[in-house]
Amino acid sequence: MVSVACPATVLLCYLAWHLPKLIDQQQEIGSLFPPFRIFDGERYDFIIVGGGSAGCVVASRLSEISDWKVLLLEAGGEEPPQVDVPAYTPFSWETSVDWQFQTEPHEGYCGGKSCTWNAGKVLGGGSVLNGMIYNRGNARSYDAWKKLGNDGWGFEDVLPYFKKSENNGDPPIAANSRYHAVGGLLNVQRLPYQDKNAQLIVEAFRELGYTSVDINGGTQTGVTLLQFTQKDGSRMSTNRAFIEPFRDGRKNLKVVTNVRVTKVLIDPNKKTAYGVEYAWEKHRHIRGKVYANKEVIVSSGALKSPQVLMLSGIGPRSILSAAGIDVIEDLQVGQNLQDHVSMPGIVFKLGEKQQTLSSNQKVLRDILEYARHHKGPLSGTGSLEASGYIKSRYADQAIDYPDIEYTLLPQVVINTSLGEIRFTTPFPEYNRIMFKPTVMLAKSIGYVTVQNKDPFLQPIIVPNCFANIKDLNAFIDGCNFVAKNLSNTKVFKDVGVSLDTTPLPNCCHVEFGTNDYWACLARKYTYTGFHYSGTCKMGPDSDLAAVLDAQLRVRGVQHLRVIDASIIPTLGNSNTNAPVIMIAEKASDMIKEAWK
Ligand SMILES: Cc1cc2nc3c(=O)[nH]c(=O)nc-3n(C[C@H](O)[C@H](O)[C@H](O)COP(=O)(O)OP(=O)(O)OC[C@H]3O[C@@H](n4cnc5c(N)ncnc54)[C@H](O)[C@@H]3O)c2cc1C
Repeated sequence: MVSVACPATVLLCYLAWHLPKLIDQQQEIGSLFPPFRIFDGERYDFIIVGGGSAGCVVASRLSEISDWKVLLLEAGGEEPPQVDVPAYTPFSWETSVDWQFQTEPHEGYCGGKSCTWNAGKVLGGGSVLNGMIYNRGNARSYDAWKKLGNDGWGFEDVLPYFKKSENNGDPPIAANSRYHAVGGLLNVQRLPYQDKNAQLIVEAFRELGYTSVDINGGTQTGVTLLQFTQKDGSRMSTNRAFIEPFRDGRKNLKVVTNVRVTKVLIDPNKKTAYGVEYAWEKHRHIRGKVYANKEVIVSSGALKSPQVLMLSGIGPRSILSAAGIDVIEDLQVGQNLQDHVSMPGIVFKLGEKQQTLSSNQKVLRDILEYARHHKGPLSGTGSLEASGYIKSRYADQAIDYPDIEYTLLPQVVINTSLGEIRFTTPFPEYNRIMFKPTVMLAKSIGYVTVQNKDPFLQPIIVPNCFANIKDLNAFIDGCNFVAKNLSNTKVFKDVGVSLDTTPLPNCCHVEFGTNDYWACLARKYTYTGFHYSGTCKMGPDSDLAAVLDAQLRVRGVQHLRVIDASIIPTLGNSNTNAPVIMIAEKASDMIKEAWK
């Protein structure tokens, strides 16, 4: 099958087959050994549940105080080395470092079936699986949080925390010191290898009047060559940036992987958290309890933090009672689920000269070049490097607040005697580009809840995509911009970049390129933006749906905070890794202030 599909690129096919398997094998071996580093009954000052984008930052910052004993517990394994390679990003998806959550089927989206929602189950969490795009979002998104009554969360309040982490490696961008900084733990930089089509895409947007912008600077609407969370051609997850440099040196920081927290221990009378129950991920009967002198911090991500809270007795009374869980605090945990929604259906065919698929010899040379110097195509992400931010006609045209982001995913389609075969290759190897219009100010709200009190069952996820028709309208507009404007640019036409007008199978009953066709794609081929958030939102006392206060403390319960994407009250117009890191930086300072 492999040799039928791509005789000239056997090595690419081999990588696509081999790398995910290698990741699975490594995780399996890593999980065999019991967590010798943790013992039932131990005491710490802070226990952090989940070593993802947020949890790694919080553990790192709190352990700066040498008197504080900090424990970070992560359900997944150690970060595998393959994920360091930017080009290999897609090979970690749907492996054992991915929770592979399944949404509830709904006729309004995902073609009536479940969609897979990928999320990191590994030290570093989402920052290990993600596309590494560094995007903070618009100042208005944070000002909206403040306007809701979350004091201290306006853009001017949070900007110093973005800068605190940042080590910006591109001097022309770093020079704008109002927005950027150097010297932080997180390297943010353009990729060493520039994809030839990324520049072409920038030119196409420019032909339509969009200027090149630094999306993390003063203006967001426009086109850009993105900055990524990487250093010298190697991914920089929050594990690599915030934990690895200190893991051996700090005696007060303990990081334990392959251990799942099954419950936060809360005194029901005093309503105070005092520890957690855990189970070994591989042999679940091996369980224990560890205790926190100061606080328990839940950083399990927007799809798992609600589950951890609910299993501990914090959540909507009706749901907990139905699941047989004793209620400690009746809060709207799990509601307010938000995401950016998209679809993978607008594809451009590339002329011969624009295709980047390599021969076996070239693939081998690229591997060697990366191994020796961390340079060459494997240090890149192909067309993903470019991105456009536009205002659909439903956005406020008077202000700079784009509501559509284009993610430009490389694709490989090979024609064989058996028909078209699509497969995943390293990002910089492709012969098509998928323009994925993502609705960045989506209004539809879903929810996440527990199946029952078993901590090993996946949560129930109901995204309610396109429940608000405004999201569908913005999406259709985003599609029309690509199909009608971008596809007609001289820049694209000159080099033979043309729209693939073959309708996708489930929408071939509708005329290609019409609004009805785009709507059909949206509903049949719904695709997550991977930006799950909002499920333990912060809010003022007057907001009865708020789970946390603006200090991220769980309402009505002492010594318990949530710090991750779930605290977001309204999802802004950016990817979420940078905002989550900012949230963790700010929250760490809040904790230091509270216990000084
Ligand atoms: C495929 C993909 C691509 C993405 N691309 C981008 C991008 O290019 N740019 C961007 O900005 N954002 C991107 N994102 C989104 C971004 O990475 C996430 O929003 C971010 O990582 C979320 O951080 P978090 O700390 O809230 O949760 P996570 O990083 O998911 O961390 C939660 C951690 O808690 C652990 N955990 C869960 N339950 C338990 C438990 N009971 N006990 C112990 N541990 C537990 C999990 O295993 C996980 O490691 C992407 C996400 C994905 C999945």
